[in-house]
Amino acid sequence: MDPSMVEGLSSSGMFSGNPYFSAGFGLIGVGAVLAILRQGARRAADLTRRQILVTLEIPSKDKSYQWVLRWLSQQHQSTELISMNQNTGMKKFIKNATKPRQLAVETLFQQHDNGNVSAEFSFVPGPGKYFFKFQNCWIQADRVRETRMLDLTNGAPWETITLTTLNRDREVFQKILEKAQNQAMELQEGKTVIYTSVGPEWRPFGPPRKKRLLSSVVLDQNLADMIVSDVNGFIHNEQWYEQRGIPYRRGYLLYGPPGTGKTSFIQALAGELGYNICVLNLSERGHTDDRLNHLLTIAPERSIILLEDIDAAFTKNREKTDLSSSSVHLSMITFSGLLNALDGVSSPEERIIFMTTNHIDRLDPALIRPGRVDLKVYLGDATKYQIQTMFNRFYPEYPESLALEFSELLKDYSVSTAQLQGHFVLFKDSPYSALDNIDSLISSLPPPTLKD
Ligand SMILES: Nc1ncnc2c1ncn2[C@@H]1O[C@H](COP(=O)(O)OP(=O)(O)OP(=O)(O)O)[C@@H](O)[C@H]1O
Repeated sequence: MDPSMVEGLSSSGMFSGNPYFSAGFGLIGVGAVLAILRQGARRAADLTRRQILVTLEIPSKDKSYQWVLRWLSQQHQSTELISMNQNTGMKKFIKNATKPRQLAVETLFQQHDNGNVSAEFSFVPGPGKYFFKFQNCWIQADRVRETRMLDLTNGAPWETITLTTLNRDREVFQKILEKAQNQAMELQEGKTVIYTSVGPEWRPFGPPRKKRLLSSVVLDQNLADMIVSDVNGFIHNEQWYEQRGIPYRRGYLLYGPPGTGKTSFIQALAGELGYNICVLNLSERGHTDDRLNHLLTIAPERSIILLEDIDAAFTKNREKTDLSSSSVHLSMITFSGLLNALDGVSSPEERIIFMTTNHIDRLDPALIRPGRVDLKVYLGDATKYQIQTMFNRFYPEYPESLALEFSELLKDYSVSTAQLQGHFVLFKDSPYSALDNIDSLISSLPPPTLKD
């Protein structure tokens, strides 16, 4: 089929403006007759269109919207393209076009393990009409942005992509959706998606991240294994919870000084389990009890919910903490709202919640009582075992005696694993330099304390 047919039939252009209809009705009121005729013509065109064409509308609220958008951006680059001038309605046939004519940029921020944030730009088709050929069918894609209609949930303009093709080719829609979904899934394969809440929904924060290996986070002896086996025990025992009428949820608290690997471990655990992470910032502007409950209920399947620095939101006296950050005051979550949401009254799914804090002593006991927090794990400053293990991981080719020597020199100091990592990165080429320059590390540490 000539692709222009899709466009021609999809509007009433084939009838309107035809001189035949506008002549010879002067006596009975040309305007009235014309109106009737136009209406009839429009109906006929509509009917024809409905019989011949089939459309699929994908609203921006639907999960598949982003998948299809990305998939479409690739179609333009490899297929024949017809572009239509929005003002004149003129269609232009461009063979083997290599670039879409109307582009929109999508910027994704990515936070790296070292805390740096980088931006990644990708181009997707901008608003407008495009044609592309898929499995021998011509399809019109029409991306429309409603400037006057906002998605009240997140303030973004309401958008739709409408795909139109011949009725007989309607199965291609299913195939397009599958292709777009598969492509999105492939991007996530072997990766961890970090979601953050945007209004009442979860949105991926940056592109999926490479899974972090569990072995790259060095906790004290057997600690990582203990947590992993606890989580696995939970995941594989749904029936046990069901039979006893216990909500299928498990809460974990990782607490301890900064830079001891709390966040890194949760990321590595998610990678190990093949789970994603939903990061919830309780202090975020606009959060309410209802929204919190809703977010926990609709969290994507196979995801860990992470409440970081939980002490920053509520303290022992159940008041919101008086941080200078103005956003704290804009969150309207109450302490009882938080407890209710954590209890997961309305959650139909398994729920794994991790909380982290540097100050367990500041937390209200009600927040971390069993049932809400089932396993509390202290991640402290580096032990001798951790210092040696990290040293050997950074310098695997060298004798272990160096690691022993290094840990001996630090035995009276409190050093975090993050500080150790910083030192090893500085002297990444030579363990001897790391040893020779240990004073620079020691000078940044608090004065020595007596250790066992
Ligand atoms: N135990 C560890 N093993 C390996 N790397 C670690 C460990 N602890 C910290 N790091 C490294 O230090 C950096 C900071 O770690 P991370 O953010 O996980 O610490 P944290 O305990 O969550 O800190 P905070 O309490 O300040 O949030 C990361 O780059 C991480 O790779």
